[in-house]
Amino acid sequence: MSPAELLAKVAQFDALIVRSGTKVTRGVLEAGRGRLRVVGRAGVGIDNVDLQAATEAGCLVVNAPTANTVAAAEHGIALLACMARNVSQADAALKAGKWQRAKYVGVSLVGKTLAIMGFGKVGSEVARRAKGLGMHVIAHDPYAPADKARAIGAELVSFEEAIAKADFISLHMPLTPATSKVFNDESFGKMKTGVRIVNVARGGVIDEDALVRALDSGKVAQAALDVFTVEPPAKDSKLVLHENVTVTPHLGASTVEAQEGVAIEIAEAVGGALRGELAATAVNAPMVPAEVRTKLLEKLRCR
Ligand SMILES: NC(=O)C1=CN([C@@H]2O[C@H](COP(=O)(O)OP(=O)(O)OC[C@H]3O[C@@H](n4cnc5c(N)ncnc54)[C@H](O)[C@@H]3O)[C@@H](O)[C@H]2O)C=CC1
Ligand SMILES: O=C(O)C(=O)COP(=O)(O)O
Repeated sequence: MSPAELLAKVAQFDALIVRSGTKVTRGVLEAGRGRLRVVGRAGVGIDNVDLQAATEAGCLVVNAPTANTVAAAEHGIALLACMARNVSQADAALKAGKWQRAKYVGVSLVGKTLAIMGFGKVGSEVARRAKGLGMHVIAHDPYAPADKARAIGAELVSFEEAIAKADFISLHMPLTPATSKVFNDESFGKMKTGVRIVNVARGGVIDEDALVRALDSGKVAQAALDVFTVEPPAKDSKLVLHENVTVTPHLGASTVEAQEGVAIEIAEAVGGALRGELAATAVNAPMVPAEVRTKLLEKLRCR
């Protein structure tokens, strides 16, 4: 549905299920007032849902936090390997009739230091796989327990230490006000010259203009990006068109297996929320005052 169609139709439904392409704005939530009770995000990141407006409109927001974890981690590893070996550039050149073996000499992953920024579900699965590739894995996450990292053979370090020591950096934190544009001119300046960056988290954690500058100067040798601040990015985006950048159109969760799992997970979560059973697991539950939550649950049970 286009945003206009969604606005026109949302009031006919008790629940709305979306992926990242649909923005559940204050306008959508207000248009749904009176009937809409649950917003289901068929995936992890809920940065496309206005949680405050949902809470004010009496809507629970639920997500599908686990079913696409491995798909996203596998895509991160795929981008890491493709980037290091110039797979997309060499593929495009060969299809254009150019056999350029010298131009596309790559770099090895084995023995290199990989910094995982955000050691949650996806980040820790990337770490496990990177250990299998012989990489030295460090991670930064202000909330992750050190023993969880140790069990995988990764060391938890500060933000500064992670970005300063890494040959490769893989981003796995959610987009929040605290993580918006944390990769910027200042942080790129503290990285090793020739660092390589993978982003399957959210485009907004990177200041994309600063990344173009860092790529142009050679500070960042390469980047592999699945996500962008604005999706789809502009056709003439300097970042997307940069010769040292590998891109995919937000495919991290797009496997047959992950989408089947996500569909089941979100159907269960939305069904549970509509029956008033899973309200405590709603993403915005902590924002709903206890007395409002009780009334909301009563309403949900009545429907
Ligand atoms: N490209 C794609 O298709 C996909 C993208 N994602 C993105 O990946 C993100 C992570 O997904 P999961 O691992 O499942 O979520 P998660 O919630 O399990 O992990 C996120 C981790 O980030 C950490 N974190 C929070 N603030 C941080 C900060 N300032 N610095 C470092 N770490 C911080 C949290 O403590 C948590 O451990 C999602 O929020 C979503 O944006 C997830 C799935 C697919
Ligand atoms: O689960 C996530 O956070 C994702 O980014 C996946 O997004 P999608 O459902 O593929 O639009």
